[in-house]
Amino acid sequence: MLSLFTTVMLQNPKDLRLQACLIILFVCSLLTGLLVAVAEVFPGTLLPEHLGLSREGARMAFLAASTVTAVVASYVLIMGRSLLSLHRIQAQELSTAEQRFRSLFSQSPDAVFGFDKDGYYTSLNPVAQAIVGLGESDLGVTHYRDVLTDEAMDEAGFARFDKGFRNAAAGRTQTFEVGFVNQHGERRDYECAFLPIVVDAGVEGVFAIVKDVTKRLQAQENQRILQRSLESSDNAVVVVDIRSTNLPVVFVNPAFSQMTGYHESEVIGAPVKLLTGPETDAEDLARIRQAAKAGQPVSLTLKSYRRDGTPFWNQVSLAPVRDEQQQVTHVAAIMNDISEKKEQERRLAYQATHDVLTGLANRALFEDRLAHDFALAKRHQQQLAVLFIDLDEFKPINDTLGHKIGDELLISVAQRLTAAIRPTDTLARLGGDEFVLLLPDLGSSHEAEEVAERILGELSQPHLLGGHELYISASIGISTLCKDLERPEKLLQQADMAMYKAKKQGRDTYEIYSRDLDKKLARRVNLRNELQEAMTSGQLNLHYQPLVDRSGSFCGLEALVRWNHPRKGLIAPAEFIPVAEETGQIVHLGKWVTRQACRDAQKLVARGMLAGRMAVNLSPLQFHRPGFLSTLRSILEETGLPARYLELELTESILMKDSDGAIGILNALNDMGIAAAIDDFGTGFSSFSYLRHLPVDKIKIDRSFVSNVVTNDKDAAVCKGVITLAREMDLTVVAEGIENADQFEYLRDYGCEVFQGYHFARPMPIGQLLEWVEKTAGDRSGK
Ligand SMILES: Nc1nc2c(ncn2[C@@H]2O[C@H](COP(=O)(O)O[C@H]3[C@@H](O)[C@H](n4cnc5c(=O)[nH]c(N)nc54)O[C@@H]3COP(=O)(O)O)[C@@H](O)[C@H]2O)c(=O)[nH]1
Repeated sequence: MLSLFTTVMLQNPKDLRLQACLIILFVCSLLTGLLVAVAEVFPGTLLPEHLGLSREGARMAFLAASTVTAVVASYVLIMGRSLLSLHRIQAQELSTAEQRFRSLFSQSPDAVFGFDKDGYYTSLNPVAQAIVGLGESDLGVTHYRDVLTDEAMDEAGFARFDKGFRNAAAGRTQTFEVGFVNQHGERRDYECAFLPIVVDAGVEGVFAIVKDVTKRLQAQENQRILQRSLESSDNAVVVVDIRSTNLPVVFVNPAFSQMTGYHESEVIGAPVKLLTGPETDAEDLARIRQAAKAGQPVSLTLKSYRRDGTPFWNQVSLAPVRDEQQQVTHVAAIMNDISEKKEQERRLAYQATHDVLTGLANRALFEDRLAHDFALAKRHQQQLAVLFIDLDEFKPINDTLGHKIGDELLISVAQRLTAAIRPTDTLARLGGDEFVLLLPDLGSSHEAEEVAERILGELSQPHLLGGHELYISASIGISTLCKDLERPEKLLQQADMAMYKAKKQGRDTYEIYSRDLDKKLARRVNLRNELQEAMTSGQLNLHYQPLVDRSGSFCGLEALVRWNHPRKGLIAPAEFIPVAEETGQIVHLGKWVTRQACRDAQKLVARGMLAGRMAVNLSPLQFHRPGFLSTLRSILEETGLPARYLELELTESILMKDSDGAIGILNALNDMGIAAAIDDFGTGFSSFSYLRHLPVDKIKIDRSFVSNVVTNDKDAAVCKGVITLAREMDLTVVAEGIENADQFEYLRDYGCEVFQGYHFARPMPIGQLLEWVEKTAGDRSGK
């Protein structure tokens, strides 16, 4: 019992009530024990009478006292034992709590600093030690001021720390963020919570829980930068959550609102499909869905819709956004309204495929459609036709009434042609007054003829333009698909050939392509290649035809080119000159003729044998070519022929084209001393009025009038008229194609001054010419 008392007393030194209780009990039990002992050892000494009790009462009292003592002793014993075990439990709990607290302190991922009220470190957990580099030895001796030096923390940071500490020490919890350069020299950001350490209602120190928030702040900073960038971006950005089936929008930037008209509050949470509409390509949407599913980026242009329902071309780049488990959770889309660019592209594409004046397809588009319809017709064994439509006499209208009326006429023609065809047909303008029509899926080739007739009928109706009532016609060439035709462009060539035939047949008609035409074309193509070789291998030479005056004396020469083909023999210029003109070879050929003619003329001059001038024929392409005059100058210089011996023969068509430009060139020729003559006069659209503006010296009456002058009154009238006109205008008039004496005398009687024709001499090589000149000069002088 004593030992129990001692243990309880020692283990609860501070529990005064327990101790007092125990002492009273101890004393009571001692007294009881003493009484029992006295009564036993000295029987009779302690008599009940002494206590005023009867013997039975005393026995009862004794028994009661003994019982009470025993009960109390048992109780005390039990209580003591309980208290002892309670004490053990409490001690155990205290130890556990302290360990828990220790764990919290030492295992905390955040730094925990303990300070006394003055700011000296009292405890540091491992994280705290790692930050400031302090240890056990610093506790109680190192102040936070020693650690938070100017190098480690800026002034504002320190002020926040210091204030926070003082407030916490005054019992107020504080939180703030501060930057600090740790013991490794790294500047980190920390979030500090200062908590007063309150013991028995008094603050005895401060705990600081310090969390490294560098990464979080960095992430916040990045987020802020990103947010700002997105806000200030010109590109619309929209982010969609793809985890929800209705694909809600979770973010849009201001550019998105500007582009689509949707306010942020209207779209956040709304399904992204609100940007689509009836013309949004379903395939594009499927591509987007597929890419999002596969976590692939995708870029495409799709038709999207603004809030007001207007569509726009949206060039959109979509990128998947993944979470930390690499699962695609969102899709970020950068949108660009490229409607303007698309419109520009459309305009350019339109311009590249259409004729600006009439709005019809151009050659490129026609060829494209031709290739397409050709392949279809071949596959399905359908009939197909191409119509080549060339307006008759369009050029004179353009030249005389001006380009504005000419353009209006072309537009009117385009409208009439469009009205005469089916929507599935393709009508194109190739340029100038040339139109082509593609008729796919025909029942028979006769249908193409019906269309041609309808077109001729439509075009023949008067066109009322700018106060003029214009009547025009067209020549149409038709080609149709045949089995062995392999290339679609062949159809166009064939229709072109047939059109030429229609022209030759008197215009205002149509002609169907036949193989016979093809042969002619092949011959032309051949001729063209051979002519190229002829020019370089000396197959060309010049013949000269003399001109005579009224007395029959030699008074000039005309140079005429001849082609002596090694296999085909002599090829007439009427055959190859048009080919050379078509291909542009005439420029090279004309230069050669002029140079050779000047060279031979100079030989004649040197021998005193050239009477009058050497005339050289010019083609329109040569005359209007830049550098024409300088080429002439260099030929004269090279050959040494004085300019006064050279004459150029031009046709009326040369002078009609760009008459102002032609007059300028003629004046320049005049200044150089070179004469000009109008060849084939009367065959073109001779307007006598233009003649007075032309600085020409000579006109040559065309052979077609001369040949019948004796027998045909009308031809005679033309010849007379031209001779009179020439005389009035002080021009020399030449009658060409004189084949007999009657013609010569007839025209001489009308007053013609110069003559040319087989009657006097045929064109001949230079050697023969020299003989001819000598001979005629001898004949005249009577030798
Ligand atoms: N641009 C160039 N054109 C040229 C050149 N050389 C000739 N030509 C032109 O070719 C056409 C045909 O010429 P050609 O076959 O030489 O015929 C000329 C004469 O031979 C022919 N002529 C002359 N007199 C008579 C005759 O009495 N009867 C008859 N049936 N024919 C005759 O006339 C042609 C000359 O005509 P022209 O030039 O109009 O004076 C012809 O258009 C040539 O111009 C060349 O180098 N460049």
